[in-house]
Order: sequence, then structure tokens, then C-alpha cells
Amino acid sequence: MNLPARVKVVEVGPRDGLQNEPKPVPTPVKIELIERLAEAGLQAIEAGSFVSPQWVPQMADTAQVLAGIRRRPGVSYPVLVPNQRGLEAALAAGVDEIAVFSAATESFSRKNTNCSIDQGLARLREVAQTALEARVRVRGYVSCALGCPYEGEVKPEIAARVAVELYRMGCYEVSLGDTIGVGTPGKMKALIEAVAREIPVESIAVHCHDTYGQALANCYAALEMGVAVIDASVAGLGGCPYAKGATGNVATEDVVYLLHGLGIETGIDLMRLIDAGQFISSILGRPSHSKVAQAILARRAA
Ligand SMILES: CC(C)(COP(=O)([O-])OP(=O)([O-])OC[C@H]1O[C@@H](n2cnc3c(N)ncnc32)[C@H](O)[C@@H]1OP(=O)([O-])[O-])[C@@H](O)C(=O)NCCC(=O)NCCSC(=O)C[C@@](C)(O)CC(=O)[O-]
Repeated sequence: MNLPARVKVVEVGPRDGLQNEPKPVPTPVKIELIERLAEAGLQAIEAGSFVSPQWVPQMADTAQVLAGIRRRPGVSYPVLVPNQRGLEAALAAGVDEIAVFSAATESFSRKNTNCSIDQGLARLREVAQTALEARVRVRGYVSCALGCPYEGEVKPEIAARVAVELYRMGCYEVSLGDTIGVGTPGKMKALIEAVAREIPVESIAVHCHDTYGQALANCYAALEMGVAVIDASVAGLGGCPYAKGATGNVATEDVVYLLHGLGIETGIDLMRLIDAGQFISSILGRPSHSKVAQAILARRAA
């Protein structure tokens, strides 16, 4: 079994993490968090989303966040976009990359975007085309790829169909989202096998929430399948507002510790990353969900 020599870690904390915070996080805090993550060596940092503020008010300041950060060469700052309106706002903010999102189940698609899977994909096809014409890269997400809060278990071929549609519309990378964190390594492998039959494994990313404590094991299973892109959220921030009870993503600190322990390069400075996690955790007034951060901070304190 050959694990990848290098893995790209996509930091989703400022978006997937903070979109679920009950209290608004001030714009300067979001900006400082993104700056700290970039300083730690993250090369892809999801900066926010241009979705309806009636649906997700926590992301309503994304244009101000993008205006406030220093965009560093070699770092991409994707934003989530659900429709042409969101794309226009993203283009006006000068983004270099967007992320479009669909779901593996009809119920989640309706709860999250108020349309069926096929209606959503048709909308996203237009968004992707306009973005690509504007030389903006497009990433795709399949939510509920391993399980749905409304429909239960999801078969690999069902999620794979949506992944293939996203890839065909021009997504350079498709992230398979275990939105409610119910997956286990065997299921993750079956999913990747089904998707990799249709699209190159280099274009597959995994996005594991840790609700059932399986996220790191699922990331490892993905590595064993040749996946070299892992989404993660600093301090394990987050959850999805339309998947009640779902907790945050796998903590970036834990993923980086795992990867470095396996001899896999990431370009990320773990200590600086822990400081970024500590910064946002102290502002939110709760401890980090990262086991690695907890252990290293306890050692530092001693
Ligand atoms: C898709 C819609 C807009 C449809 O929502 P809708 O209500 O059907 O759309 P609408 O066109 O009727 O618009 C409703 C209102 O929103 C406005 N509007 C419409 N679009 C925009 C926009 N882009 N930016 C700003 N405003 C917008 C629009 O102008 C209107 O305002 P009004 O006229 O009533 O004042 C809505 O359902 C939506 O925004 N959904 C996004 C929900 C979301 O962000 N969920 C979380 C992200 S997905 C996720 O977390 C999962 C993921 C990706 O992380 C993967 C994983 O974890 O597995």
C-alpha cells in the first residue's frame, strides 16, 4: 500500500466551522484567523460563502472578510457559491476560486438549497461555466456522501453519480462530504472506489465530520485509497446549519499530526496551526476539539 508523499490540507474552519456559530463572529476575528492559518502554511483556506444571508447569516460579511485579508501568492481562498447571484458577489470580491455544493440525497438538497438534486446541478452547471469563463477555479462538494440526517445510509453509487456530475461540469476537485460524520473506514473505501471508477483519484478530496469519532480513521482510509486532499477545520470547528446535531470537521491539527507521523509532507507548521486554533477557541470561549492541540497545550503549560 503506497500512501501519498504529499497531501494538500484544505482548511474549511473559517467557512464550514464558523457558519454554525450561534453568535456572530466579528469580521476582524475571521480575518485574523485566516491570516494565522496562512502563516501556519495552509495553502487552501475556505474564506466564507456567498449564500443567502437569510439562510446563513453567519457568512453575510464574506465580502468584507475577503477585502480585509492579505492574499498571499500560492494560497487560494475559495468561497462557497450556490447560484449566479452568489457568483456575481464572489467575482466582485475578486476571488480566485469558488466551491459549489450539491447533495447525495433529495431531502438534504431541499433542506440546504431549496431545490432537487437535478435542479441544483443544472443551476451549478451555469455557475461553473460562468466562473470558468472568468478564469476562476471551481471545486465541488457532495454533501451527505455517506449518510443523510433525513434519509439514512447512502449507497456509494448514489453519491458517485453526483460527484461525477460535478466533475463533468468543470470542478477540478470533488470533495466527498460525510456531513453528519456517520461513515466508517470500510464505507469510505467503498465510496472512493465507486467515485474513482469514474473520475481520477487525484481529483477526489474527503471532508469528514467527526460526529461519531470516525473522522481521522476515515481520512486514513482515504489515504490508503490514494486520496491526497483532505478537508479539515482548525480546532475542529463547525457543523452544518442544515444537519442538526452534526459536529465539526476533523480537526486540522489532528490531520496534520497524523500526516507528519506517516512521513507525509503538508508544508504546515503544526505549532503555528495550534496557535491559530487556540486564538479562535479562546474567542469562542471553549476548548479546542483537537486532541493534538489539547495534548500539546497541556505539555506547554506544564
Ligand atoms: C440556494 C439558496 C439561495 C436558495 O434559497 P431560496 O430561498 O430558494 O432562493 P431565492 O432565490 O428565493 O432567494 C431568497 C432570498 O435570498 C436572496 N439570495 C439568494 N441567493 C443569494 C446569494 N447567493 N447571496 C445573497 N442573497 C441571496 C434572494 O435575493 C432572496 O432575498 P429577498 O428577495 O427575499 O430579500 C439558499 O438555499 C441558500 O443560500 N442555501 C445555502 C445554505 C448553506 O450555505 N448551507 C451550508 C453550506 S453547505 C455545507 O455546509 C456542507 C458542506 C459543503 O460543508 C459539505 C459537508 O459538510 O459535507
